[in-house]
Parts: sequence; structure tokens; C-alpha cells
Amino acid sequence: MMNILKDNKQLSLVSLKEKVQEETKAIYAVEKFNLWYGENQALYGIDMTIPMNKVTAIIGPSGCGKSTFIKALNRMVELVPSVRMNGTVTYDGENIFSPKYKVEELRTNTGMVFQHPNPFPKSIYENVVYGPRTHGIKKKKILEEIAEKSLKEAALWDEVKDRLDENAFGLSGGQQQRLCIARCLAIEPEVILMDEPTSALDPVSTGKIEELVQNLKKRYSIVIITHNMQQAARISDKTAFFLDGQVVEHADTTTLFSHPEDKRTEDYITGRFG
Ligand SMILES: Nc1ncnc2c1ncn2[C@@H]1O[C@H](COP(=O)(O)OP(=O)(O)OP(=O)(O)O)[C@@H](O)[C@H]1O
Repeated sequence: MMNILKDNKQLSLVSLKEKVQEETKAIYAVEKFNLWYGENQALYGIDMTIPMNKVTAIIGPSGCGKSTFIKALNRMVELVPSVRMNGTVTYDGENIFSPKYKVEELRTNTGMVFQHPNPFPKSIYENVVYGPRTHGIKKKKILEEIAEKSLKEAALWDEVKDRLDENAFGLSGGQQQRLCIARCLAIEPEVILMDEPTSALDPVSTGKIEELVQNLKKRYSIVIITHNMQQAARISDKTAFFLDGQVVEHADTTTLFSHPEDKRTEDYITGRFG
């Protein structure tokens, strides 16, 4: 009997430890990461981890390297021919810059949403099924299921279910942005990278995207760049403050906004510069 109790206690301690590890598991670990555009260095010795199933906000003044950083996370930054990098970025434990690493897999696992909604000049339905189709899914029934699931997840289904064949450009800006999120969810990513996704939207549409982000983090790890301090404080779990290509401070969002450690963070979040 004693042994059973002891075993049970050990078991629950093990599962508690696993739970804590799971909760704090990092999807990305970035170490000593430097990046140059030609002769100009844009990122300096970035060290940070990005937790799984949480929202990480990236804040900082214009030109401090926020977009460059998130485009490094899916290796999109390499599309700029003059780019050079060193240091490591591991995704799910694998170095994404190792020669053996399959970049296509990384891009499938990471969806990206940009500042301005950029639907394709196609129907609402075709926008969502575009990714799965290019991944070889051909069956109409499966594509229809994916479209419905993704549009529901992006909180757009009710608004578009009767007009799926209409051109996506007929949607409002906020709806187009949710369509872009649905398009990105359709390829079943693990991470969603968002580059100022609400900066072109009105407050109501912004509110809908913020609510959506909160729901999506249950299943996805989200990195969001924002110039809006209130937004970062409202929706993120972690916040990283970038300045001149460096991470000045990276902490729990509540801590960073209530007790910033660095004077530069305090000046930025209180609107004294940037
Ligand atoms: N394609 C490029 N070629 C050369 N330099 C670039 C390129 N993209 C960005 N840069 C430079 O890298 C630095 C960081 O730019 P980046 O766009 O990452 O900053 P950001 O913080 O996202 O700015 P913003 O808030 O204005 O979008 C800037 O000096 C910028 O001029």
C-alpha cells in the first residue's frame, strides 16, 4: 500500500514537472543571432526564446529590426539577396539555418499575416483553399471542409458562408484580414507570425482580430509586431522591446509594462520616444 502511495506521489510529481515543462516549452530559441543587409547590420546578438501556445509581442520604434526578426523566423528574410546572418535559430529543437533543414517544412509550419490585408484576386473560397491545393489536396469535399473549418476558426464563417464564390476584394478591410488569417490557418501551421496586422484597420475590426488572437493561442504560437502599446498589453503573454537591432528587454508582458527594468523600455512604453 505504502509503495502504491509513494509511486502515485512520484507519478504526480513527474506529471506536474512535465506539465510545467510543457507550459514553458519554447517553440523557437534564438541565440547570438546577427543579421546584415549588405554592409548594414540590422540585428545584433539576439538572444530570446519564443514560448509555445502563447502570444509574444514585439515592440520598438520604426526601423529597429522587428520585421527583419520575424522574417528570419520563417527564413523569408533570405529572399533579400544582400542578407548575411550568423548565430542560431532553432525551431522545435532544430537549427533552421542548417544546410539539411527543409525550408518548405518551416514555411508550412509558420503562417504569416501582414500589415495590409493581401488576399489573392480570387473568390473567398479559392483564397482559403489555395494553400491546401498547392499541397496536393484535390478532393472537393475535403477542400470544402478545410474552408469551413478555417473560416470558422478565423471568426469569418458567419459573415461569408453565403457568398463564398464572391471576389475577396468585395470584403471590408477587417474581413479581408480575417480571410488572410483563415488562408494561413488552412495549411495547419504551428506558428502565426503577424506583422502589425491591425494597423490598417478601424477599432471595431481591430477588436475582432485581438479577440481572435486570444482564441488562436490555444492551438498556435503567435508572434505579433505592434506599434500599439495598449494592444501589446491587452493580448500578449510576453513582450520583447527592440531598439537599434537589439533586444533591450524581454519579459512577461505584465512585468514589462508595470516594472520595466531598463530606462529605455520605460521611456518607450510611456511615449517619451519612438
Ligand atoms: N530589404 C532591405 N534591404 C536593406 N535594408 C533593409 C531591408 N529591409 C529592412 N532594412 C533595414 O533594416 C533595418 C530594420 O528594418 P525593419 O523593417 O526590420 O524594422 P522595423 O522595426 O520592422 O520597422 P517598422 O516598424 O518601420 O516596420 C532598417 O534600417 C531598414 O532600413
